[in-house]
Parts: sequence; C-alpha cells; structure tokens
Amino acid sequence: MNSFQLRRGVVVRVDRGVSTVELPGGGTFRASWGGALLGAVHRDPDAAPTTGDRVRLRFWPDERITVESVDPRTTLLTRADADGSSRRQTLAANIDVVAVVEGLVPDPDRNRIARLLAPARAGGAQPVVILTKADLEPEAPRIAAELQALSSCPVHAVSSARGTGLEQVRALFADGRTVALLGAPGAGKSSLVNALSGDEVRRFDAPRRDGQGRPTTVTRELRPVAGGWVIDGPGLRSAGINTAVGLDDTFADLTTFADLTTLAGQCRFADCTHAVEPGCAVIAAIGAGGLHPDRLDSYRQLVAEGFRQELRHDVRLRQEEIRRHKVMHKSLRRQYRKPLDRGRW
Ligand SMILES: Nc1nc2c(ncn2[C@@H]2O[C@H](COP(=O)(O)OP(=O)(O)OP(=O)(O)O)[C@@H](O)[C@H]2O)c(=O)[nH]1
Ligand SMILES: [Zn+2]
Repeated sequence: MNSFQLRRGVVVRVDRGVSTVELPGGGTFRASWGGALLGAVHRDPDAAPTTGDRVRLRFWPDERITVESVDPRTTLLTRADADGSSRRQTLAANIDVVAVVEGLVPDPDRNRIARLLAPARAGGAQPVVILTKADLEPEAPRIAAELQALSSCPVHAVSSARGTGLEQVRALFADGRTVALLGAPGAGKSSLVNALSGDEVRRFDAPRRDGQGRPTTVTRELRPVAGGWVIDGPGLRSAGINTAVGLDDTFADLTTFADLTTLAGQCRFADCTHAVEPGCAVIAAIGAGGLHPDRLDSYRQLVAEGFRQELRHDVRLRQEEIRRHKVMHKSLRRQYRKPLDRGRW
C-alpha cells in the first residue's frame, strides 16, 4: 500500500476529535483531523466527522492517520446541547432508517413512539416501528396492525428470544444501509442487535475504562449488522432528541400527525387549541371514535417542543450565525441539503 494513498472508510465512533474509522476491507483505525478539515470545523462545528460519516483517510509516512475529508451527508441527526445553548451536538450522519423500538410488554407507549418518530421524519430518514418481546404478547399481530394504522409507517413485531419476525427487520439493513435504533431503556435494543447479528458485534462491545478504572459506556457506536450498520449509542437513547438537520425550521414538518393537522384545519377558529372551543373538529373526531385521545396528547407535546425549539433557533442561533464565517457555512449547508431535498418518504 502506498502510504500517501487516500482510503475511504466509515466513522464508527468519535471521541474528542479522534475518529475511529472502519475500512471496507476490514481494519479499524483511529485518525485525527487533517489540516483542511481543521479549518472547516473551525468555521462550522457541524463539519466535524461524526458517527456514520463516509470519510477519506490519509496514511502518512510517519504513521499518522488523518481524516482528510467528509463526504456530503444524506442525513444528519443532531440534538440541542444539554446546557440549553443553541449549540447543537451532532449525533450521527447518513442514517437511512430510524427504527423506534418499543416493547410489547408492558403495553407499548404510543406517545413515546410518536415523539421518537417525529425527528426521524424531520431528518429525512425512513421511519419504522419495531415491537419487541412478541413471545410475551399473544395479541402481538393485532397490536402491530393497530399501531401501523395510527403511525402510518411500517410496524414489525419481533421476538429476539425466539428469533421470529427478524427477516423483515434484517431487510432494513440491505445494501449497506444504516439503521438507528431509538427506544427507552429495556425496550430490547441490545437483544435485537444480538439476535440479528450473532457474534458479529461483540468485538465492539468491550467496555472502556477511564482513569479511575470505572467502566464507562462507549458512546456513538456504529456496528456492522446484516450487511449494513446499526447505531444504538446512549447518545441516541434519550427521548430528548428533538432536531435533525435538513430542516432549519425544526418542526415545520409534522407529517407524523398528518391526520391531525388536516382535522385542525377544519376547526371553526383558526387558532383553536382543541381543548374547549366550540366547532372543534379534533374534539368531534375523538367523540366520534375516529381519533384516539393519545394522539392529541402527543400532538400537543410535539407542538410545545417545537415551539421551544423555534424560539431558541430564532434568537440565539441567528446571533451566532452572524458571527460565523458566512460564506463557507452557507456553501457547506447547500452541499448537505441537496441530497435531503430529493429524499422525502
Ligand atoms: N421474552 C423476551 N424478552 C426480551 C426480548 N428482547 C429483550 N428481552 C428482555 O428485555 C430486557 C431488556 O432487553 P435489552 O435488550 O437489554 O434492552 P435495551 O433496549 O438494550 O435496554 P438498555 O440497554 O437498558 O437501553 C432484557 O431482560 C431482555 O432479556 C424478547 O424478544 N423476548
Ligand atoms: Zn380544534
């Protein structure tokens, strides 16, 4: 191998400026940022390699390895930083499918499913719901059909314990696609990944130890599964994920609730809150049994979250953007947005 050669790879993990990159022929390398990339990150923090990025590595004669460039992303999953600033944290790039994982036992939480589906759609990924622990719920097929009607996306019931229903889930990974698993602790994500891939993933699972010798969870992992990749890092596990790029206007997209927004358009008052107003089409639909009250609850939560996001965006983000080097920022944006525009599902 020519040591100056550029090689393509996939970022499978990121730790403080060091990217762990897997090459297609096998082999995993830790790489720092090359000069051009350092400049790009300085201008726009989102340009930093994140898990799922397709990158080019340079192998230097002195054995250094650097990430020279990051391919344009098809999707980017981000969340607002925990400190409440408008600064975003990038979680993962190039996610093709967002799978909301929810146990059939105890009863699936419809509000949680709706909340987790929203950012998936907003980010341009294909949403699906995977209901786990089907072996414990004799009514699994009926519940899956009902949820599929409510959420208007594919719903698969699986048992990782018995290995049933896995074929449809495996198909999501075909052609090297990346699937992000979102779900509450205990929903059965790890069991599902293990059932899908057997021993394939275990080598990535060794816990790291920090200075005190305390095991720490490895975050933001991308693992090969069933011919594609799965991401199931703790960073993706909180329901606090609320924004995904491609959309500067974070919650303009409420396709999860297409039925509700249609109904709301038929209310007598344009600013109807669907709580007490006369002539409210939403309340009428619930009364007539055409709309589950849970749906209205999650819609309300979603709208409230979106409102907070938008406030944050308008005031703080705009100020920051002005301070940034505008030209470069914009050209990067344009590059990222292109593939997203064609990719509505
Ligand atoms: N009966 C049955 N139990 C399951 C199945 N899948 C997972 N479980 C059990 O559910 C519990 C949680 O499963 P995990 O796979 O650890 O769930 P997780 O989503 O990875 O949870 P966290 O790691 O806490 O986020 C475990 O006790 C599993 O044994 C299944 O298909 N059938
Ligand atoms: Zn109304």
